[in-house]
Amino acid sequence: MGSKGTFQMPVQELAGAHGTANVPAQYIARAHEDQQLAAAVVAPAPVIDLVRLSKHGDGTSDEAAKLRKNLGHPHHTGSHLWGLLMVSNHGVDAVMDNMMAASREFFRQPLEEKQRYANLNGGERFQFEGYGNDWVSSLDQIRDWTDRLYLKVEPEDERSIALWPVHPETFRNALHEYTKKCGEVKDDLLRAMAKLLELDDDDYFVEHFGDKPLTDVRCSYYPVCPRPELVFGLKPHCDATVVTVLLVDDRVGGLQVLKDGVWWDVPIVPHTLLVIIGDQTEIMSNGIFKSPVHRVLTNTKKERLSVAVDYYVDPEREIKPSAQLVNEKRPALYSKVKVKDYFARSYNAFTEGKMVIDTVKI
Ligand SMILES: O=C(O)CCC(=O)C(=O)O
Ligand SMILES: [Fe+2]
Repeated sequence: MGSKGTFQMPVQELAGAHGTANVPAQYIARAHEDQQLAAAVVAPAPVIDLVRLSKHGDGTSDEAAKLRKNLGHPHHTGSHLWGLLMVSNHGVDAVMDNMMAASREFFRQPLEEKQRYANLNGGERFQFEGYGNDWVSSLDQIRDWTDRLYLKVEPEDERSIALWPVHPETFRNALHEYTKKCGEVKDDLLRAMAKLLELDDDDYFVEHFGDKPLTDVRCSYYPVCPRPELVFGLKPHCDATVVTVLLVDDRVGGLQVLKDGVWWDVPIVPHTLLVIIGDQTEIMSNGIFKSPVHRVLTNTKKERLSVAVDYYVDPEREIKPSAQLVNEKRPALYSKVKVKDYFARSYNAFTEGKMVIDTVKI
């Protein structure tokens, strides 16, 4: 991005330094925002066995039925669906543990070590990749109680390898192996989703990524926070991805999803991967699959980590609703958009707390 930024104290340092009842005003979510903290209920989202889904994903198996229930299908659409999946039997077990452990260790290091990978080039030019916080574009931007290590993973020849931590020593390899495995999970799921939509080609989504799809990873660290009732770990948003594959801390929750006007706690099911449907799938499926609004809460007792792998269509390509899902009864609900342009809008929308998908709705 290369925009001018200003150095912000990592939240991890703020949390350590304050250790009191106070948080800086920039982190306090607007007072009118109804955070509905007390009443959250655990989302009863079923776990899907990926091997069974891939083998018997013809629409008749139990796993396909669960997928339908979570995501919807051409004859059953609407906002009352989860838009996320918990996936087991994904074959990623060993590498997911390594990835989480390497990420945990990275954030445990002293600030000077982490700042070798800072996202403020020369101390002030902001770039997306690297360690740090979001770009602050306006004084009234509400900040999130999180620090992040953000890296491009694909195209492989565009990796900024100098920003891939050398400590812990396991980090680079863990990230490479983990994302390779996650890519297979993503493709298997997208094939099952194409089947569910009754598209002619099971590879519809997989092929849509194009020659140079973009994959990035965000390792997020959420320190303990003295005022969880006022401060978000991550404010409500939708992911601008095709799908996001999320590895959440199995020691502490915090992720919530909005459904039917209610915030639900996403349960922790150890060794599952959480897959969140992103805006690009919502657009390509002509709104049959929905990209859910989700957020992360903070807590006073335990730090939390997550590792998100974001899958995007090649930024030079355009996306639009699949012609097979557009008909008289269901006209196109989204206009065609170049992925690159969608990104630009998406970052602005996120910092303003708006939903970027609204900008392409017809
Ligand atoms: O930390 C989490 O559990 C969710 C993170 C998330 O929603 C994101 O990074 O887009
Ligand atoms: Fe997200």
